[in-house]
Amino acid sequence: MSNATVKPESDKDAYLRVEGLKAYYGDSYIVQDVSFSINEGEIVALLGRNGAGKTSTLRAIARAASPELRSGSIWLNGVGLHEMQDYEAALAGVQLVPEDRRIIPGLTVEENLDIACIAGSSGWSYERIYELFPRLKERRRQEGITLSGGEQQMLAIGRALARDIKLLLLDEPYEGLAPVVRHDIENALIEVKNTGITTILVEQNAVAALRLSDSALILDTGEIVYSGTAAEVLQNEELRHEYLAI
Ligand SMILES: Nc1ncnc2c1ncn2[C@@H]1O[C@H](COP(=O)(O)OP(=O)(O)OP(=O)(O)O)[C@@H](O)[C@H]1O
Repeated sequence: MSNATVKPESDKDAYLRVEGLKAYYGDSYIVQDVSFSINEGEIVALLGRNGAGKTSTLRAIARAASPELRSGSIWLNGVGLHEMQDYEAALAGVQLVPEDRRIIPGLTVEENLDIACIAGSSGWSYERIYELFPRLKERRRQEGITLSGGEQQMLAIGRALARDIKLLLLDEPYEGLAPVVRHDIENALIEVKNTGITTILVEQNAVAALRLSDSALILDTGEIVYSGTAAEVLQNEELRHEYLAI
């Protein structure tokens, strides 16, 4: 975790290179000329106050229809995501785990995983996902929406891993979780990182996110105001106070 990992936008060798992203909800200019680049296999914390534009930035990278990306480019290992739609970005390896987790009602844990594989995508086997999250294995015949919040988060991450994934976009995975459950998720994310998958982690619990991350980006009113190592943010009281209220 010691290398400086958020690179200047000009770094053509970066694994993910985001350049000049401008995204709108109608006339509202929300993602304001966002540029950054990150290395393969890193966890990057994307932080900022409520309403700073973190979710919108993740959604723009995942190529959600809203907010509308009006300019900028997104390169994942040399593949341009900016001209794709969400399903094409998913096929290219981008998986967004949204804040509300989107567990499908009426389906068991395993059927929720089946849904991820409908497109024939060859990601992690169920066995491997269950090794990462043994609690999902115990509950694989249980309806997904009856799981606890932490278990639902595990299922949402497991479902992303069941696809052929290169870039994991996590929106507030620790929300509402007790520390002990959060630790289970953190340990799983370290294992995921060790397989070479790149992760962008949006989290209100900035300290927890920074402890897990190699590097950090801070957004303020839709603009990147800081990029550097996670350790630097943890040590910089002024920065934490001004932008993260911690
Ligand atoms: N669908 C939408 N239509 C219009 N404005 C939106 C929409 N979604 C978000 N916004 C606005 O865009 C801005 C950024 O929101 P976003 O959810 O990206 O911020 P955030 O940093 O993720 O916030 P939080 O930490 O509260 O989740 C906010 O001002 C928000 O009100």
